[in-house]
Amino acid sequence: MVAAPAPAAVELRNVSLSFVTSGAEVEALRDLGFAVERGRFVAILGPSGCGKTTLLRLCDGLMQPDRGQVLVDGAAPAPGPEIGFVFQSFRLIPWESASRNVEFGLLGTGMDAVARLERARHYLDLVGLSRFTDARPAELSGGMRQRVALARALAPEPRLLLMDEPFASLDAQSRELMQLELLRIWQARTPTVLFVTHSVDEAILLADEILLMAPRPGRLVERVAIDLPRPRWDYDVRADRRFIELRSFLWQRLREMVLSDPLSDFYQPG
Ligand SMILES: Nc1ncnc2c1ncn2[C@@H]1O[C@H](COP(=O)(O)OP(=O)(O)OP(=O)(O)O)[C@@H](O)[C@H]1O
Repeated sequence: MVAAPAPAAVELRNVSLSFVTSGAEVEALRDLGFAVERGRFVAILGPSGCGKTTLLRLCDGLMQPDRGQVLVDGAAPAPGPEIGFVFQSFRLIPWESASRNVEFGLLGTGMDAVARLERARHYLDLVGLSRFTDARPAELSGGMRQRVALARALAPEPRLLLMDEPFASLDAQSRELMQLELLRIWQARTPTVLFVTHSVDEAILLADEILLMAPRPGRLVERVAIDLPRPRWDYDVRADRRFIELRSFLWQRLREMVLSDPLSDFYQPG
């Protein structure tokens, strides 16, 4: 007997979702369909309002589609330790230490207090914060706070990591360091990652594949494979000829999308 193939890590089947606000309907997502294999790093790129955040919220089970199906490992997703979420705003508990913030992500895993502390320390160490386990968020820089948030999401060792513009509020230097750190951590454990970003460079640097989305209605317009060698931290990826080709292609596609959208600030008729 031939074993059934493993289900995709994430699969969306004809997913549509609208919001109604003040009587007006916004089609956040229309007929979205794609599958992501386990262990892949997928970036979701597209102009403001194309439904990137909504797509992530569907994948952690906090929202349901109006039509279609969302499957994570072959089943309807539910919030829990199997799915990690990292937000742009770090969402740390201000009065708790870095370690307690990470331990908080482990509640509901069945681990006892000693194991939780040990796991939290391990992940704080992994993101380079071993000397700051007792520091409160206010005592840490923006980059360090985002490291704590990353450690909190990673500590339960989720199979799926959802990241919503996690580095957007960091200064350019911290952002580049965090990107490389994320690549190292991902390559060591290879959880499946869906990573929302507005940055073409960030998407190319990190991902195996980019899902390019367009707004009004939010929809998938193209899947672009990123065929750059890994590991990407030990050479100057941005100087690679292929990186430059991909960037120019994606910029062109985004530019066309924004200039032809009558509701965008940059609309150019004709
Ligand atoms: N809770 C909500 N109520 C009403 N409309 C919403 C809600 N959430 C999202 N929308 C609308 O749905 C569309 C998609 O929103 P979403 O935040 O998913 O897009 P996005 O691509 O993540 O945008 P951005 O890049 O600006 O963060 C937008 O038009 C947005 O205004």
